[in-house]
Amino acid sequence: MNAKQIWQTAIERLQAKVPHNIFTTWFQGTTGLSFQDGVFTVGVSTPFAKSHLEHRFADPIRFALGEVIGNPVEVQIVVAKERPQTEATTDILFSPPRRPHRLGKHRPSLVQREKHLAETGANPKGFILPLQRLNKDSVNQPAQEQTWDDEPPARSPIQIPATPGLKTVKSSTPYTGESQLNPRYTFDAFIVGKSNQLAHAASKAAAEKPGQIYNPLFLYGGVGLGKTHLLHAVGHEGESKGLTVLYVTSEKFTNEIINAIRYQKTEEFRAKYRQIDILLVDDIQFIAGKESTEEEFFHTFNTLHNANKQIVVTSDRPPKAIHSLQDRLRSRFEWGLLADVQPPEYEHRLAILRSKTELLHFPVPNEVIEYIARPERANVRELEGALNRVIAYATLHNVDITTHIAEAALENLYTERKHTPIKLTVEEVLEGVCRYYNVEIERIRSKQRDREIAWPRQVAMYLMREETTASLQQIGAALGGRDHTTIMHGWEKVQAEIKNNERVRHEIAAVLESLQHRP
Ligand SMILES: Nc1ncnc2c1ncn2[C@@H]1O[C@H](COP(=O)(O)OP(=O)(O)OP(=O)(O)O)[C@@H](O)[C@H]1O
Repeated sequence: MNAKQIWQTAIERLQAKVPHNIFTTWFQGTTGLSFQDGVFTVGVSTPFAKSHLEHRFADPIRFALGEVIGNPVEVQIVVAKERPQTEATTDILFSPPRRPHRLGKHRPSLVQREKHLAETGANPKGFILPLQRLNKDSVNQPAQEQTWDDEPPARSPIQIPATPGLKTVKSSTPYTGESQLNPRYTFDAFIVGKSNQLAHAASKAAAEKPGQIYNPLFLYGGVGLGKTHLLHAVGHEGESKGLTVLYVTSEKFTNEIINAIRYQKTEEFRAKYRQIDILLVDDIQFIAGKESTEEEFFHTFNTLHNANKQIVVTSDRPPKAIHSLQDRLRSRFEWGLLADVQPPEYEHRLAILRSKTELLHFPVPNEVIEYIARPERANVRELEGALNRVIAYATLHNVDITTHIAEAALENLYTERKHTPIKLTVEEVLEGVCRYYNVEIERIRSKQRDREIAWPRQVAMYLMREETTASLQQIGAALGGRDHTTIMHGWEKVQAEIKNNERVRHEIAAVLESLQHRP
């Protein structure tokens, strides 16, 4: 396990102990940089985050790392330049050891192994190798060095024949095939069950006959249920046919359009997006309410759709539930096929876990798989996390994997999730928000719409929805008689900002903290 993986395991433990918003704000985007001579170095992106983690979380961090490593550690937090995050680095802790789950008796200590790895670049015998590309063909093959972390190989620019109806734009930066697909997310590695049958079949059909059957294909459902996996699988199939595929998160799309507008490069932006055969957009709900992004996406959509190019998007909810989305976009999303993914039922969870252990080449006894597949684990990402944690625990303690060990490894997760966090009241949120932004309650409740009032009001809507048990109507009433769609809109706006803007993330965490430590 390298520093990054140790950190990932440690913060999973912290996640169970820290309120969700606080965790997302302060721990998302942090990285384990190194572990040497008993000192573990964590990288954060801003001096503010460094100071906050040092002051508020030093002990819990030290404790969690000590638990994972099995020895007391010193922790150092540094401001490090952010590296692009890829899922492959975060959602799998292990690559398979070449041998089954019991490691040799006289293994070097974790510190020695890290040191050896750092000095020689080689893995001492018995140590877990870094994540490799895992697919059926790589089973029993010598480990390859390349991971999805690596830069994709440069490709020659793609020559696109002129498409009727497409405005031909001369671009100084032609599209160079940056599809960014995760090699693990293939149809082969996707386990089909009742809960995702339709989404899987529709994705397969769209991949086999792009632009001809379900266009657009709109995949929606809760977190960690395989929407992104299916999106990438469509992309792989398209690429294997030699088609031009682009995968993009709506956040990236938004950033690109903002930069294009700022640097007057909208023509290049359009040229890039309109020369692809398969456009895959993840988390489309986040473009809602962003006027220029929606506008540009609308035109991109029309051009591609008119040219019979395939569009697949994912969202956490169906189009009609994305309230601030423009009607013309909503209706276009509904043109094609809407396919939902639901949480897998028990048998399906077992099958997914078995397939993951096979991919990891890590035999895990059936009763342990059954233990991990307990009902608390409704989403597949959590299932994977629990499996990784059990394997990590057994490996670090050099013991066989048994139900007893799995219980110990998952103990905190299962027990602490049962505690419901203390809820606030709408009045407490309102007072706290007003105190934080230094505005009067009556102004928040009024019809005033200038930003200095509108933003704190939306923050109040967001926190009331997240941190209280009040209904949308009750929140509306507390905020001067606003209706539930206004509250939903406010909530969505703040949520999107939190996701896209680090400054806002910190701001909301600070408001929340001030509420939790109110005078
Ligand atoms: N049916 C499945 N078979 C195999 N692996 C799956 C399946 N469903 C999900 N996974 C795995 O679960 C993890 C989470 O899936 P994914 O990222 O696609 O979820 P998502 O629905 O896009 O979640 P989010 O909305 O949070 O982005 C991935 O590692 C994915 O490979």
